[in-house]
Amino acid sequence: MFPKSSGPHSGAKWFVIVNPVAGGGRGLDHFPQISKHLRDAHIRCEPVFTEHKFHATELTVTAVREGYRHIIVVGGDGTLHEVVNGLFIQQEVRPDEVLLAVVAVGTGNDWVRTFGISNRYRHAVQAISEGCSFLQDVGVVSYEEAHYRQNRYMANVAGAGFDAHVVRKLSHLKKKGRKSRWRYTWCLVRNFFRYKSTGVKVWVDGRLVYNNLLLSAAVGICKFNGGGLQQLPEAVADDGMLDLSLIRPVHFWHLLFRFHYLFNGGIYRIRHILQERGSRIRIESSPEVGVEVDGEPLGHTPLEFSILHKAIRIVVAKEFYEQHVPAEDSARKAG
Ligand SMILES: Nc1ncnc2c1ncn2[C@@H]1O[C@H](COP(=O)(O)OP(=O)(O)OP(=O)(O)O)[C@@H](O)[C@H]1O
Repeated sequence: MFPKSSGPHSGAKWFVIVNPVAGGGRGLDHFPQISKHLRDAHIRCEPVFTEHKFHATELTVTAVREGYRHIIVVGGDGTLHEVVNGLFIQQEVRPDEVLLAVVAVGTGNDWVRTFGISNRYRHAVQAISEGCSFLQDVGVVSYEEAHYRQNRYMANVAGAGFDAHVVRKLSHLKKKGRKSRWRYTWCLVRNFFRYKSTGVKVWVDGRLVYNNLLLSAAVGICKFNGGGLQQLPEAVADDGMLDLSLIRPVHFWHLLFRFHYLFNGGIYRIRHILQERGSRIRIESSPEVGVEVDGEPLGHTPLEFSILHKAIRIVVAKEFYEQHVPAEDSARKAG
């Protein structure tokens, strides 16, 4: 069985996948600092820099084949997404036999928020040292691209409709190297007036729950996307369920005066936003709408979501661990 505590004392060597372009170049610029924190914490590492898109997936497959069972992602949500997909592509071991940790250097860094992992490198490295691990669910998304059905694994949140439209626009800006803290918000507002809601049908566990015009949908394992928006505030990462928020067409001014609810967990206080939960979700749209998964723009509808319960093992903050892992497991860890 995988040890609950896998800190540096276990002597494991960590394969470190660094995305140099994450966070607009922070991956490269800040790696010396991160590397120093890892050295100071006596964490043995083998760092490798990604050279192109999907390289993190290839590196993960190779690392596991070479015997690594501990991987640190130095990147954003997109890099983590690629590594998680690599874990499901490799055939050496079950994905949950590899311990995954993240030092967040991305732009949004939404996945780490759910698990209390700090954006401060020293604290993120400390979490790795403390070795508190947690089994999280993973979503499987089936979507259409170039007339083919494709599958992806997701660790965080997927969005369809307006959400995916914004992510697509944002990724164009990222490619042009335009980075700013408020870029997502600005992109969101500007495109809000341009985007047209579409006719959408949504089924949850075979039950038709929505059949009307829809602005956006978010499906997730975790709570945050879009750089701190809590689109799924009640999502529980290991309950075997997908949370779903459906955003009906809403007037800009109505949303503007309730904008804080998007960040503080009160999203369902906005009456245009509906909540559902289930283990299988199907979304159809006419005309078709795009989908983003973990912040990566992919294909389009129709979409099918399913869930793999407790499918990957991740390093979480000690505070999160103490709140979410049952006492008997904590006792075993301490022992
Ligand atoms: N060497 C590389 N050159 C160009 N792109 C790369 C390279 N390595 C990885 N990528 C791509 O960089 C993209 C962005 O990575 P990532 O999402 O981790 O950072 P981010 O967008 O800044 O963070 P976040 O998703 O948290 O906002 C990913 O789509 C990944 O495929």
